[in-house]
Parts: sequence; structure tokens; C-alpha cells
Amino acid sequence: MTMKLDHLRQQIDEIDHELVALLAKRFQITEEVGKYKAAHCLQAQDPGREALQFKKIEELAKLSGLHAGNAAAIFRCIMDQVIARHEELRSERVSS
Ligand SMILES: O=C(O)C(=O)C[C@]1(C(=O)O)C=C[C@@H](O)C=C1
Repeated sequence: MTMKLDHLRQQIDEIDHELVALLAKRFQITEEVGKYKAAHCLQAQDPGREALQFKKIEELAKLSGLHAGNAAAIFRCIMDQVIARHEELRSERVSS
């Protein structure tokens, strides 16, 4: 393995570390949102809120030189996981 590749991979590992920490924080907060939604019989998915978020994500991606389509695909994936968890919390509450 070249020193160059090692160095690049080390940078990737450091970024992954930060991303995992940020994702953990985000999922802790969405867990609270899910509990709130389940307690108040709100839908797991909120398309209006998502539309605003995706608009902002696209703008931020462009400012950071990130491909807007890549950013949107990643956030779609994260939000789909959140929605699945919210549906789980909702059904747990209904069945208990
Ligand atoms: O803000 C909410 O209502 C959430 O449930 C959080 C969240 C998100 O992950 O940002 C997830 C699903 C909704 O469709 C919109 C946003």
C-alpha cells in the first residue's frame, strides 16, 4: 500500500468517525421526535417538513461543492430509516 493511499484512507477514517458521531446525535433527537409523534398520533412522515429540508440541503450542498443529488440521496436514506423507526414506535404504542 502506498503512503499516499494510506494517508487518504486515514482521512476517510477520521471523517467517518465524525459522521458516525453526528448521526448518533441526529438519531437521538429523531428518537425523541418519534416518541412525541407516537404519543400525539402524528404521522411518521412529514412531506412538508421534508420539502423544506431538501431545499436547504440542496443549497448547502452547492455551497460546499457537494453534488446536490448525492446529498439528497444520502438524506433520503437517513430519513427513511427515521420514518421506519417512527412507525415502529407508533405500532409499539398502539399494541401496548
Ligand atoms: O421533523 C420530523 O417530523 C421528523 O420526523 C424528522 C425527519 C428527519 O429525519 O429530519 C424524519 C421524517 C419526516 O418526514 C421529516 C423529518
